[in-house]
Amino acid sequence: MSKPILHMAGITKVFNTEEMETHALRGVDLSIYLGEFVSICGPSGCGKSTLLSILGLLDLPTAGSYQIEGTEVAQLSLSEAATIRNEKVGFIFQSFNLIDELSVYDNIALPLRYRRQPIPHAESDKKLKECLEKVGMSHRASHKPNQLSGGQQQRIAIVRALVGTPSLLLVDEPTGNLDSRNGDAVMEMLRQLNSDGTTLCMVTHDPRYADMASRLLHISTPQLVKEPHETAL
Ligand SMILES: Nc1ncnc2c1ncn2[C@@H]1O[C@H](COP(=O)(O)OP(=O)(O)OP(=O)(O)O)[C@@H](O)[C@H]1O
Repeated sequence: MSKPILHMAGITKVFNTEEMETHALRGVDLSIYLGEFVSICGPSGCGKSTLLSILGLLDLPTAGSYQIEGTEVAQLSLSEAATIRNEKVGFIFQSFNLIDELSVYDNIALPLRYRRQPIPHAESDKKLKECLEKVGMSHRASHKPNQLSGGQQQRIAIVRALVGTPSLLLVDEPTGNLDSRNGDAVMEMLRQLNSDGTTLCMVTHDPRYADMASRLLHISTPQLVKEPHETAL
């Protein structure tokens, strides 16, 4: 297998409220390799979303080491984490998370607007139009998200996640708000992206979709304990 694009060791996450302390993750060790398609499953409350948030630098761990492409990121400030997140990670959520006030075109342009190195307008415009073309949505560029079907919104969310050519695509229940036909189409799109080289990590409750991955990780409350298909964590 190729080199790991991310590596976690002893990742722990504790949520503290006035009433209680919740150990969402205890000592997770995990490596994800370039070009892999990893799916994460497990019972409700076992820490899947917490793990995905830490993988995507939306949240920081309480303890442990986390490296993305060799850079330690577990102790970054929030603004440093945001910069790396914007350049290295793409997200696809169950609820699409598109901005209703912006057109489809402006939604997918967002990740390119916050780059440390600005991309010339002509170059980004060409890329955005090519991406819309690829998912058959060129004719909807000036529509608002709420003028699209659920399946179309998820296709736009996938484009938005990919325009910045992230090292890692994190996907949280991508078919949760779709009927089975649209769900299958979205999963086929993700499978194709992975075949084309995109590294994917997906949380899903659907065993059919989990089985499309090259590696299945099972979280058993409250930490990763077994990996039925391949190497142990
Ligand atoms: N912000 C928070 N504050 C306090 N506790 C939290 C917070 N976020 C998550 N938790 C707790 O951490 C644990 C793991 O939650 P998480 O959302 O990661 O589970 P999950 O496996 O994604 O669940 P589901 O499949 O139901 O979405 C749960 O016990 C949850 O109550």
